[in-house]
Amino acid sequence: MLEFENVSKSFWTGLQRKIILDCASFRVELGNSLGILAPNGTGKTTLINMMCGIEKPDEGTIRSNCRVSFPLGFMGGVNNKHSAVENSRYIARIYGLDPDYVEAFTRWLTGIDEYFEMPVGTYSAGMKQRFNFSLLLALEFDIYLIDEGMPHTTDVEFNRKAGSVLYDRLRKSTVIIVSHQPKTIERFCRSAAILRHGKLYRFETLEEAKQYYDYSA
Ligand SMILES: Nc1ncnc2c1ncn2[C@@H]1O[C@H](COP(=O)(O)OP(=O)(O)OP(=O)(O)O)[C@@H](O)[C@H]1O
Repeated sequence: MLEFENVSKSFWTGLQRKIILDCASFRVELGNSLGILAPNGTGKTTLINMMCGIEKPDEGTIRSNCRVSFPLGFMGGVNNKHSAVENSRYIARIYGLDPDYVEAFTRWLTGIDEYFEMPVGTYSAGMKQRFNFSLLLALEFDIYLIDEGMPHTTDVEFNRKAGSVLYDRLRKSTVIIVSHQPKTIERFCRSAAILRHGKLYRFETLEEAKQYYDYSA
């Protein structure tokens, strides 16, 4: 489970206080994937970042008793000065996994040949993205956090390999997706919520949430 209790978060812009969450409480149980609909700029990324601890709330408590992923596509955990070999083995140790397995898996999935031994800083944007995504797939989580849909790269072969691993993983785990489009969340989530003016409104079904989202847009 992942739980927010009376969580508030805002940013001071110099002119006004931008409210992201206003004393919000909600809980996501394992097995009940949740799609959160919110218009652009209202705080989707901030909300996802709070769920995995990248961003701290101003007030309130965020609790979890399971393995919560970093957001799909998040690039913050990789050190550019080190090679993919070093990064993959380091991250494996942090998560208590076998470094040989994580290195072999990411090497296979990333498919960047000799660059795997070179510093990540020398990679193209696409290579970095593929390596990062491979790392997430090498680890196993109970809750996967997705900000605005599935990441996909321009490499067709990678998308095919990574896509099948990802969809298999997501079918067996709990997913929290934040998006401004109902279409993005309907593939994985039955229950839905709407983030509006700092409050999170929960709905039993995605259909109900969609109606309210369209009505109040
Ligand atoms: N560190 C910060 N300082 C000031 N304002 C911030 C900060 N981080 C985010 N914001 C503001 O908070 C609001 C929500 O940002 P966030 O990136 O969470 O929204 P979003 O819904 O993911 O946006 P988008 O759909 O455009 O990606 C935006 O107005 C943004 O400018």
